[in-house]
Amino acid sequence: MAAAEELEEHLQELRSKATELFLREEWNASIEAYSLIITLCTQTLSHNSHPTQNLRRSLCIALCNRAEAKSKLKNFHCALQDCDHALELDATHSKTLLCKGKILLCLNRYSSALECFRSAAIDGNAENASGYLERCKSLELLSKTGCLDLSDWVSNGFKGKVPELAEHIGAVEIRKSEISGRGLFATKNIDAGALILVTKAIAMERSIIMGGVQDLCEDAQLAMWKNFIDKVFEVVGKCYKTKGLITRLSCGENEDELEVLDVGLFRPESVEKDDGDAVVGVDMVKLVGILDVNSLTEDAVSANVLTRGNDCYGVGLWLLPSFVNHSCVPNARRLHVGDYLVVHASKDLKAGEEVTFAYFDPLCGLSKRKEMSVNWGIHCKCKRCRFEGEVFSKQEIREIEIGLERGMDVGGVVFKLEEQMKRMKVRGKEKGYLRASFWEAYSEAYRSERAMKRWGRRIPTMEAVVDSISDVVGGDHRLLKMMVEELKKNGGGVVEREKVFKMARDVFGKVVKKQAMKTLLELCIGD
Ligand SMILES: C[S@@+](CC[C@H](N)C(=O)[O-])C[C@H]1O[C@@H](n2cnc3c(N)ncnc32)[C@H](O)[C@@H]1O
Repeated sequence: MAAAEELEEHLQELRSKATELFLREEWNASIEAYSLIITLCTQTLSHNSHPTQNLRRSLCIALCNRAEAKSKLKNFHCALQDCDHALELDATHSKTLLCKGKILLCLNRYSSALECFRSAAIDGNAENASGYLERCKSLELLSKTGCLDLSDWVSNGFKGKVPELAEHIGAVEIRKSEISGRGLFATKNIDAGALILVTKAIAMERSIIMGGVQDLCEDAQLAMWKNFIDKVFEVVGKCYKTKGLITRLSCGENEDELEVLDVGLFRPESVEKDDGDAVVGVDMVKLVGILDVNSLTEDAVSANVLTRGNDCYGVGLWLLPSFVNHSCVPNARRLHVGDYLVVHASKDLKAGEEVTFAYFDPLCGLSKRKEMSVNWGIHCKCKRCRFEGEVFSKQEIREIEIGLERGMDVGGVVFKLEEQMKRMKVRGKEKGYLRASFWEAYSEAYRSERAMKRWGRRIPTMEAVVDSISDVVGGDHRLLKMMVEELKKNGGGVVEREKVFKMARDVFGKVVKKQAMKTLLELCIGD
């Protein structure tokens, strides 16, 4: 048999084997099989002893198929290298163009994906490419504008698949922060409710729980944390860009020496140079330290989770949100939609202002907040903590706090505090700080008929208190809940309803239209 025929026969055998493994979804084995074809073709081509046309074609197809198998294992960067190699051999190979487009889409690199789908459509794969083209165009637009509309999904009670979101970076940059290390800053004025970031998790791990996170036993929590770390480690090993970005996150120490990164690095389209082996140089201890400081949980007080009610508890890592520092007068909140984190302004932000989250509950007093900040390893020095540091050292305020702890009538607590604030000439935002710190007493008083009968005329209205608290802590689901309850109980006019919608936008962000916001309120706020 002639050498060329022998080679073709051997290649045919290898192809059949590789195809069979691919169809059986044995990705690793199929990658090995395609690698044999690739090696054989490459070696033969280098000897130049056979007609090259067919061999180049076989090589191109094998590279394309290996890219698909690698992408099934989410090994996107290696898969892209195979696609590029295949396209060097045949720039119009429509199957490779389609495969590359799909990989780029998974990496949220919309404009590069669009180019591939456009070329694939021209080069004979119009039918397959057109669906992707449309999807990619709308995601690219979403990514540029950040105009999310989850109305249909919310109105259907979160039934069906979580809507596809696109990465979006609003008007923000990373700068040195007076709070600590680096922070995220608005580069333009941002209205309350406007989206700041929409970011996909680097990795997420979820557990189903019956009640709250407290029902998740320690072993289950540990197992979840371990799985999460493994997932992050796997991603880091596969993607040099992610590795580069994760290792530049804070591990909570010497933050002022950390490098200020260009926000552009976090755009999916930005590509960092491959250093050959992503996993080399990743210190597991450092990685765990970084995850400890930057991971976010879905059950946090300033996080809303859309989907499935509250039977899931998730932990995840999102890159840019990791630059948001804590403040007890936060101006941003987060919303979890599937693996995406949507960060929005919960107050109007001025250009140059730092974007901040409440890492822990801002509606409680200074000592409780101090306790919680220790768990986070931070010592908060925000203007509210500084003001309350002075005020809570005063005997009169301490007495009111002790009274509340000892079960004093909540209406009386509110009355005393309001009187004391008058005497101490506490006004404006500072009044909001103290009211936020005593929110427990205010909310109980407004909910108690007995307290309202006794104290109602001597304490400020619920509306006035909600306004002054939201002025300092921004939109908050408990303030919203109270407003909704009030509206249900006493009815209300256009002004009251508009106020509820405004607060709902501050709490959830501008992610749904008005009608769907009503459903969202019922699903997430109503009991
Ligand atoms: C998610 S990172 C925030 C970004 C971080 N500042 C950086 O430079 O990468 C969380 C860490 O920031 C610091 N931090 C955040 N808020 C703080 C605050 N209010 N006071 C002191 N440190 C804070 C703490 O070191 C915390 O562990």
